[in-house]
Parts: sequence; structure tokens; C-alpha cells
Amino acid sequence: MVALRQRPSMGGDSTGDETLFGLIAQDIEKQGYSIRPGALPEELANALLLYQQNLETEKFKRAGIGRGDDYLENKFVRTDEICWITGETEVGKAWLDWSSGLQSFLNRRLFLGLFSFESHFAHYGPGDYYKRHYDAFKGEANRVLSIVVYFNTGWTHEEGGALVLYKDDADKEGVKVVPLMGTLVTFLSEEFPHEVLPATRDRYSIAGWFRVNTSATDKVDPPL
Ligand SMILES: O=C(O)CCC(=O)C(=O)O
Ligand SMILES: [Fe+2]
Repeated sequence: MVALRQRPSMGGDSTGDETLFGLIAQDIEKQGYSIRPGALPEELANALLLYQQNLETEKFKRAGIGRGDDYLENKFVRTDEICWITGETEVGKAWLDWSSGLQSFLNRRLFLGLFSFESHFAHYGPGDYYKRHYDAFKGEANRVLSIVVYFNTGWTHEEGGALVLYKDDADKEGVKVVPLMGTLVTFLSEEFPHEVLPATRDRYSIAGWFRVNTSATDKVDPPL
């Protein structure tokens, strides 16, 4: 268990968060994605890094594709390990509180109707990758907004591990994001194919998705 100071300080000061959330909203409105270095409040970022590094290895599972019965381990597509975040620990709760602040802000500002949130820690060992993919598919209105935040201090370009965000299927160049501590990437899940390039060192992150409520009267749609 990571000892934390009082929770209010964990979310940064709320005025700071509102300013950041406003910038993210503007980016999304203008171009559908946002890349904001140093976005996550420092104390929260440090606590999450420490927590993730101390997670016992058995808590991390080889990542797969799909959900429930459709879950498939697929080493061709991705080789990272993940651990879903619940609000059971103080640090997990602080992260969920912070992302919930972002969710309500974006709902107010952009009317996205974000309804639920799911997120996991991810660990990419040296050489691990996640091939080009979409987080959601058109027509399956489901995951609407993806966020990724990084926990790697002093990361340099030469160490690889960039997230490459492509504007569309035809884009072969993309925008490269260095996975540096505190950088937050937000993008519309159905719009941007993206990939994680292999790195020469351990790469820590959280990936999360805001979803709309797709429950119909005959089916419930829980977040996981
Ligand atoms: O770690 C990243 O930069 C992106 C991860 C990702 O695309 C995913 O988990 O769906
Ligand atoms: Fe993704």
C-alpha cells in the first residue's frame, strides 16, 4: 500500500485541473486528439508509478484482444501485460476520481455523453509492442474517448516506445508521442488508428476508455 497525503492534493488543485481540461476540450474539438505533456498532477503521477512498480507480477496478465468470451491472447497484435484498475486501493481511487473529473468536464463542455470508464495499467518490457489498431469500431458505439498517460521518467527519443497516432487509414507517418512521465494523450477512439513501437527499456502507462451507455432494454452493458 502506498502512503499518500490527503486526497484533495492528489487531484492537483481543481483550478489547475479545470484549466487543463479546458485545453484538452479545445484540442478535441479542433483536431479530435490532444497531447499534453506534464498533464497529470505530479503527486498522483508519482503515486501511480510507485504503485505500478510494486504490483506483484502475478497481478499483471498478458494482454488480450476483446472482452468476455471473445477474449483472445494475441501475441501477433500486442505483447504487453496489463492490470485493470479498480477503486479498491487509495491510489486507484485517486486515479478514478481524477479521470471522473475529466469525464464530467468533457460532458459539460462537449456534450459527449460519456457514461462509464474502464482503465488498466500496462507494462511493456523491452521489445514489447502493440501493432496498429483502433480502440473502437464504427457502428459499435461503445468506446468513445481513449486516454493514455505515461510514467517513465527521463525517457529519450532514442529509447523508442513511442505511441504513433495516425490521422486515418491512409496516414503512414502519424504523430509520435514520447511516453514521458505525466504526458496525457486523449483521442476519439473510432477516429485514430495507433500503435506502440518497441522500446529498449521498461515502459509504464495507464490506458483508459470512456464509453457511452449502449444498454438496451434486453441487455445490460457493464463496463468490463
Ligand atoms: O500505451 C500506449 O501508448 C497506447 C496503448 C494502446 O493503444 C491501448 O492500450 O489500446
Ligand atoms: Fe489503443
